[in-house]
Amino acid sequence: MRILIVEDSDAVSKILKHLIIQELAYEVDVAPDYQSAIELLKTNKYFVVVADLNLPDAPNGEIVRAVLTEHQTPCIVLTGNLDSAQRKNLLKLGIVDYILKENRFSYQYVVKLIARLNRNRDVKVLVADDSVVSRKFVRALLEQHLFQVLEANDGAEALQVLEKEQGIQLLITDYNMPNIDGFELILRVRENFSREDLAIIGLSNDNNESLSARFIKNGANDFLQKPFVHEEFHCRVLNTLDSLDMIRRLWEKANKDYLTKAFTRRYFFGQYNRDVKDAKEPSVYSVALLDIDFFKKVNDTYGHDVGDEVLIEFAKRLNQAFGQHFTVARFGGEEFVVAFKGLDAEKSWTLIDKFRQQSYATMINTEAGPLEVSFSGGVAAIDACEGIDSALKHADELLYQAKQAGRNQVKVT
Ligand SMILES: Nc1nc2c(ncn2[C@@H]2O[C@H](COP(=O)(O)OP(=O)(O)OP(=O)(O)O)[C@@H](O)[C@H]2O)c(=O)[nH]1
Repeated sequence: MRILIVEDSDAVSKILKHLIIQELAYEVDVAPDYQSAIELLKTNKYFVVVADLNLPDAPNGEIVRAVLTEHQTPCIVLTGNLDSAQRKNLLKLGIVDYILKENRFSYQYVVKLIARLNRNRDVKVLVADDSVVSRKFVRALLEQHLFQVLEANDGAEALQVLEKEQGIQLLITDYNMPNIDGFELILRVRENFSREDLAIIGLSNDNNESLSARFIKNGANDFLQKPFVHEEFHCRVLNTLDSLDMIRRLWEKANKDYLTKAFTRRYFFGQYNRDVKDAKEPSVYSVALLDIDFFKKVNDTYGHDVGDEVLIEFAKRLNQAFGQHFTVARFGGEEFVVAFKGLDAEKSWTLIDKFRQQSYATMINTEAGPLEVSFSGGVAAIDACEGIDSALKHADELLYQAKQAGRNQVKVT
């Protein structure tokens, strides 16, 4: 990823270059004037250009027009000062944002913005509004920040898009829409998408002053009164997505094991209870308890770091084999569990034993060289009357039997 800084002040370009390299590890070119910037733009493809408005050979922001219209590259403007006409002009041209060179936080903001732009390229945003003009306006603002934008003409279409399109992170919805209005849409969306799945921003040009509170009480994260200015729109969207990222990070911390990224024991039991609650009728369910063989010897012989490498690779293999359809969790130490929702014990055993053979046949590459690693396991069905605890106890007994019988095998009843 390459960034171009167009800035005649040596001190400013040095600070920015240093921050971008240190925090983002991107490549950075610096041009001290318009002419050298144009030469660099002809030969390189830049992710973003950070440009000073006032350059020795182009004092009226000519660089911004060149970057945006001739090179179709996102442009962040850095400036000492900005009057209201200039501000309007720049926003009309479609810059990402303008930043006043006020203090060190200004430069940190530029770096944060560049990082956010990079992440935005993977973020899908759905805009639900029955007004084409308003929808296109919001789309244009979002595209300036490199989001992937989807549109829906009303609430019903928005629900269809959300069902069909995976991974939408933000819904921006108008209030007044035919059939399903903004409130109704949010209520329906929240039945299936929690706050860690999807953020919602409400929009309205209705003057009812209680609207923003009602939007938020219904499940929106934020609200914007139309007409809004570009800066407010971008700040609200960025803040909302930052909060979503934070909620997701907290969720990961609470539910994923820090070392192997497998689910935690706590998530495992929570997920099981959700599955049981959601099931329309008692369903087939089984669990496999797996334990790496002679793992203490790996630690004792090669050290704890190599032991960690083995755990990470083992969890990765389990996730690749079963993670998409079933729950894989680390129960502690070198013990893992797979919850086979919808499979009886025999079927689960077949899958796990095939995995055992394949995994044993493929050495685990570590710092100490390739290691042959086996595991033992026990598979038990969850009886609707006796529940998960009793199934895990049973699987543990079978695992013990597998260890006693020589390891590198899986037992089932
Ligand atoms: N590297 C590493 N080791 C861990 C971690 N958690 C637990 N252990 C080690 O895992 C080892 C488990 O050893 P044991 O319970 O004796 O089991 P084992 O050596 O695999 O023997 P069997 O299960 O009987 O085949 C201990 O040495 C723990 O210190 C971890 O996060 N990283």
